[in-house]
Amino acid sequence: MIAYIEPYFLDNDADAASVTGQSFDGVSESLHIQGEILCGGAATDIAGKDFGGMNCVKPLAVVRPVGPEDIAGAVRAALRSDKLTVAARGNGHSINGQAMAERGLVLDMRSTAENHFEVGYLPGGAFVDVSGGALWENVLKRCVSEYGLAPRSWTDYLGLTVGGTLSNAGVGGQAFRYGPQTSNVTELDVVTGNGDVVTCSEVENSELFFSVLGGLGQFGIITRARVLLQPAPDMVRWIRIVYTEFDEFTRDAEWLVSQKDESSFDYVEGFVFVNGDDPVNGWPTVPLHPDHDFDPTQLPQSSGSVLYCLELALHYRDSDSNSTVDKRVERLIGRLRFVEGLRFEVDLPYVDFLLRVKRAEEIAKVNGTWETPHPWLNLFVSKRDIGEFDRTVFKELAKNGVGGPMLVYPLLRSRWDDRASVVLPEGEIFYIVALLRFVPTCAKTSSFEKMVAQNQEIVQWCVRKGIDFKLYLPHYKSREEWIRHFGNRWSRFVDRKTMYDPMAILSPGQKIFNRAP
Ligand SMILES: Cc1cc2nc3c(=O)[nH]c(=O)nc-3n(C[C@H](O)[C@H](O)[C@H](O)COP(=O)(O)OP(=O)(O)OC[C@H]3O[C@@H](n4cnc5c(N)ncnc54)[C@H](O)[C@@H]3O)c2cc1C
Repeated sequence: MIAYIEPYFLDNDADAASVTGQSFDGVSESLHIQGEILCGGAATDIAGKDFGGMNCVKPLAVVRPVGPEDIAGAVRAALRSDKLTVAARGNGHSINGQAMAERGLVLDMRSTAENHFEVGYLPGGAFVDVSGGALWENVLKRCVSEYGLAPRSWTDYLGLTVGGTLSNAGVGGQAFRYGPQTSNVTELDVVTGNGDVVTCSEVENSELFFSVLGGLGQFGIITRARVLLQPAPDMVRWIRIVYTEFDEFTRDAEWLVSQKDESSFDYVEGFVFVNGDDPVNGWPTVPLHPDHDFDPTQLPQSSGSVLYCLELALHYRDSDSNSTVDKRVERLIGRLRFVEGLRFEVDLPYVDFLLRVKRAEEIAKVNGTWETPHPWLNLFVSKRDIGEFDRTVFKELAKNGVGGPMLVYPLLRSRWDDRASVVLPEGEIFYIVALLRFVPTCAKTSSFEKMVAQNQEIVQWCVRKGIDFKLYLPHYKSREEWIRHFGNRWSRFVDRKTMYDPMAILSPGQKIFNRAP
């Protein structure tokens, strides 16, 4: 393939537009790759941009693999060349080009989405084997409709692939109880950077298993994941309660996530919003139903520029009576110190609750902001420093909003497996913070640049002040920054790279290692 595509593409680079859409079927056959290979404009259309919309690259080719053998074939072809890289691309929902490969091969993992779907039962409980390229949304729908079962830990938005979120962590409102998605898989099939196809788990090839989980695509390409399941509830009571004081918000949130399993809500998240009627970040964004109004006269005079909201959910069955559900909710909520009168709730089917962000996606697609850049910033901040973070970032830098949701909620370190590659702040409790910025379609370039600059300012402030933080979905350009990010885990990360991808072929878009010549 390299002998054929690389010289062709490089020689014709200036005329790349003229090969737009050309499919290299003959090449696939000569290389025994069964899947389709696309070059030129067709490859750039698929893999030249991501959801972040801030990076543009030209891949050499996009391969649509049929299965692990095609993936291993692409990796081995790259190994035979002296500069080629390979990026698995899930659904391309990264922000900073992490799934891109400038002049490299991009594997469009969505073509493998249907390769696995098998539910099984072990003494530890039910599981489903799914493809690395499957969308979580489809995993949810099939598990619930065909088996009445569901994975335990979710991201907020499900238009993401299994391999994409497992390469990071996969964090949502269930993670306080079950850990991130990486803590909810028991076995993987992986194609390493050596071109080997390996099955791994906690007991079989365990170093590879834990390397790949949260491994930023650096050690192998996940083709199959075994995901733990639980019985799916029928319904969810979805609740939002409002706070004016950050310390009361964090005290209640930490209390809720520290309760024993089954004695708390099934989902706990939180967000910050602007104390005003801004349609993007303010009061109107809090109620859960169009008939509910946010009544600002309920707020005390002392409330500041931003407010906080705990978002909670309780699972139940159709057979549970209303009064049983009410009692379970009141037992927990009665202990919380939110602003009286600022409580919103709706009941909805479990699947609709998990697909709630899809509605936001549809709206953003209609108003055009799904396509504009998304300079998002995601961090983990230690409990020790979250108060200072609130005072400087939420109350000052972001007090007028960030153009989209601002999430902040606590997680428990003990629910994460230290052997996985992801790095966390110190201490049992830490917070995930997400500034999910959307750029309006009519905005000037300067407003987008200001958002990027503000993200940098926040990260630099964290470093300067010695805030105990880690970027989630990290994005750094220099080796020094990566070394600082991994801290005392850097040498483990490097050792794993040496073992599983010594030529640094995989996921070049993370910009951690340079391709070895
Ligand atoms: C609207 C939206 C909402 C989000 N909500 C959440 C959330 O609630 N919680 C959360 O944790 N994250 C969330 N994310 C972030 C998301 O989890 C990551 O961006 C994730 O990487 C996206 O998955 P993807 O399939 O698009 O991966 P891509 O962006 O395609 O890839 C991400 C990285 O993983 C690698 N990769 C992809 N597939 C594989 C594979 N099969 N094997 C090995 N490596 C692979 C890529 O090379 C790349 O380095 C959200 C993102 C968006 C856009």
